[in-house]
Amino acid sequence: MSKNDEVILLDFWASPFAMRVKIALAEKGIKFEAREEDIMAGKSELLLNSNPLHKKVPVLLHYGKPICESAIIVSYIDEVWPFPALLPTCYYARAQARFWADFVDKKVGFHPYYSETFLNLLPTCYYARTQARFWADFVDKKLFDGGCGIWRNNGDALELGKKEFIEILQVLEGALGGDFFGGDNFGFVDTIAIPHASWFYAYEQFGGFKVEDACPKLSAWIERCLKRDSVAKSLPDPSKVYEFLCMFRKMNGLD
Ligand SMILES: N[C@@H](CCC(=O)N[C@@H](CS)C(=O)NCC(=O)O)C(=O)O
Repeated sequence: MSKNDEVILLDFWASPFAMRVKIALAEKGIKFEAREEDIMAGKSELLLNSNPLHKKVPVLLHYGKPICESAIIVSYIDEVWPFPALLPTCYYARAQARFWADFVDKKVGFHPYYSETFLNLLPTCYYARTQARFWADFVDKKLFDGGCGIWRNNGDALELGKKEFIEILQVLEGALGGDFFGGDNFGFVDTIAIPHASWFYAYEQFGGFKVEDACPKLSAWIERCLKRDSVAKSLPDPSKVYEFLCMFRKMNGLD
């Protein structure tokens, strides 16, 4: 890899958003340099210049250009390094359909009806892609903030936060398409959602509940994801996240 196409990730070890990028790069087998940022006490000039609007990690630098926002970065990675695909694609099925359309044209003779039919019926996964993006967006909008409702609260507010968080998890569980969100294969929604699971242990400790009891299917999905190399090496030890959040709670006078 030349200096030019170096892949650099501005990272923070406990950030579930940065974990998404690490998983996506690992799924594609792309080597990268992770640069740890001190997001609380001193962000680097590189981070501030690369993400001047939000000033947040993750930022991916590729060809020296910054890409911000984790879901956008994961989509970028999926486009630049298409194999294995994270978003559903039907390129093989489309190639097969074109082969048989060509066969009809050559053997049966050109017939507008056939050609038109094949063109219109070419399998596309555009719908499946929208569904994957819909659920990734749901995770983005609900899961992190839902967790904050637990670890940033005490008393009644914490109880309410726990109830709302479990409801979010149950909705998500209902969207599981099979072993993974995309069906049989680990894909885009899995990449976006699984990093948040590294914070679940902390939520369980603060909230006094078990994700497994409330959402056994989701819990089994977490276990399946953790068996993947890309996930196992990108997620931190949940007890470290717990300690980190305990420190945060103390700093904010919650404990
Ligand atoms: N929507 C952003 C969220 C990124 C984010 O919240 N990053 C946090 C770390 S988990 C951060 O950099 N916080 C620093 C700050 O808020 O100043 C994404 O998906 O990339």
